Amino acid sequence: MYYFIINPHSRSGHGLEVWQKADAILQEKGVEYTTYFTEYTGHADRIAAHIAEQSSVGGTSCTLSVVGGDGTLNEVINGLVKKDFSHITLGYIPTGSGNDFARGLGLPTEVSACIEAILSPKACTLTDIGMAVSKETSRYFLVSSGIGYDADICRKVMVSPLKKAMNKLHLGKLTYVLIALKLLIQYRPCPVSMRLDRDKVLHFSRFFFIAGMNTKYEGGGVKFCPDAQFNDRKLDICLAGELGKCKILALFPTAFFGKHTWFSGVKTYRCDSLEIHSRVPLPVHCDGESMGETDRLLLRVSGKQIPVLLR
Ligand SMILES: Nc1ncnc2c1ncn2[C@@H]1O[C@H](COP(=O)(O)OP(=O)(O)OP(=O)(O)O)[C@@H](O)[C@H]1O
Repeated sequence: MYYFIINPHSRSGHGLEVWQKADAILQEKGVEYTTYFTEYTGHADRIAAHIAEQSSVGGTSCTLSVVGGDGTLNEVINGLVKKDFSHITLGYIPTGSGNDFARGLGLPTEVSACIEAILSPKACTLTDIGMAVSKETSRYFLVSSGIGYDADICRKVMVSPLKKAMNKLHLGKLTYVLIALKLLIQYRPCPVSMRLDRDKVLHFSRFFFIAGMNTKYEGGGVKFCPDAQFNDRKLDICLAGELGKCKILALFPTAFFGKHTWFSGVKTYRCDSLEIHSRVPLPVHCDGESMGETDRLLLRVSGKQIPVLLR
């Protein structure tokens, strides 16, 4: 059985356009499927939990495909983990402005290739599911979760009218860059301490951000962790601290190629868990979706994985 969860509003309406193409291909092929359209933030979470529960009756496996951006995918994974999802395989048609999950796994982006991967997959890969736990809440992620400057960028991009305008011009990724530059001027680095794998303790007096990554990319193609593997049951960490703003500006373009790690002040680690304590509450994101602010965050591998269809 094929299920589709569609966020028609992803990339400012691009999701609906892409779905209409996908729908036409599926009908032409005579495929039977059930569709659910998201109507509000958090709806994909509820729909995914409902599908997991409903489709588990009878014990047959099914394919749940997401038509949306990384944010929609994040909601879907958070819905699935609330139920037994062992019978579910994930298909994906990326229609967001960042699409870092598809980039990280090397998934197709062209709609007919995505449908091909869903209907006649040549391979399937298990993908790790990470977990972010703050004092107030917890959330799972597929791409990344982070605290500090990068989370502030996500938070501001989400509510920016610039995103809609840029998406219309097919320049959605530029929104992240422009907001990153604006925020850099205002950002006040602060002291944090962190504990890696309950063992190694590190202190930074001028901290910008930490990104805990399942895949190599976040922020629409920024290669924060060039060596991250999405199925190694580990979390790759990129940390920027003890850096001046001019240096951040200089290394920013190099991060698209994963060369920022050559700069002193940028550190990468691989771990099972990372606890972060900040002197002041800092913004947190999960797959680009804002998780509010916290002064204590735990990023860890959850031990859960989900199979994803490949072309
Ligand atoms: N019907 C809807 N109307 C408005 N917002 C919605 C609707 N359905 C889902 N959403 C919200 O849209 C947000 C953005 O979705 P998503 O991340 O998939 O696309 P995007 O922001 O265009 O892409 P990206 O995250 O790659 O930049 C999510 O926070 C989701 O909760």
